[in-house]
Amino acid sequence: MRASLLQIDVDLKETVADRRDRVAALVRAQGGTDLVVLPELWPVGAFASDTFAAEAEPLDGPTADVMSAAARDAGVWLHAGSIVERDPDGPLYNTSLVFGPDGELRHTYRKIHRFGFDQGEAALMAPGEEIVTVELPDTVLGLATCYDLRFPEQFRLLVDAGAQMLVIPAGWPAKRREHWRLFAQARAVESQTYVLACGTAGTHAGVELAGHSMVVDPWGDIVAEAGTGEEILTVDLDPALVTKTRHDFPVLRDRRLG
Ligand SMILES: NC(=O)CCC(=O)C(=O)O
Repeated sequence: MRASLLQIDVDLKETVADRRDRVAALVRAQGGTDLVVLPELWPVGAFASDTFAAEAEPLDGPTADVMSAAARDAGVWLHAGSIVERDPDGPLYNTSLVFGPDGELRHTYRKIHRFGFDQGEAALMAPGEEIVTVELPDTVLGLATCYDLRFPEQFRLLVDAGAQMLVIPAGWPAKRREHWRLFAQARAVESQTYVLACGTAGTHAGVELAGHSMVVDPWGDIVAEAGTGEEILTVDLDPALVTKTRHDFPVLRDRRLG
């Protein structure tokens, strides 16, 4: 199974519409890949919270339209990162979109843990409530977003729901890059899953982003890691390695506390 992580440079000098078109072209160029992953809130910028309300869109809005067409044209499963979703009832959510190779929106995931300590996203968005997994032909994805990485209990629930590959779009700051790298490996080791952690490049709203998208295998080894600029990481994954790791070193079987 081949996956491509598109570490997008989010520069607010580029308009949201231009970035959508540019990213769609990058997705279209990934034909032959099984799964393409984009970062958190790449249309607007994860830290550009003063634009969240104005740029919020519904699940059938412009980003979903453009990403659906790109997934269909490339014939790939597309985790299109997240958008600022405006729910018809009013609240905003940080919502990930997963499209099938036919371009159909198959799953959404509303970020459960909001970052900002009562400011930014934490003040402006409502929290998601549901654990989400996505069945692919060869594996089961478990969805989480950025700050969720700090909450291992979410990943236990994902493992219990059958996740074998954790997909984590992010807009993680450079200041805490080593936390990002550590958590990506830790979640892979404790869950005995692949981790596909797709970050953002560049600087926006005064925050330098970490980049360093990573693919970690179920043993915790880093299979591939990006630098700090815009970059595409393409990796071949072996879904059977999850079962083998869990069989050969069966720590999950020894859980006693839930
Ligand atoms: N966008 C985010 O969730 C940022 C998370 C972060 O900066 C951190 O956990 O540190």
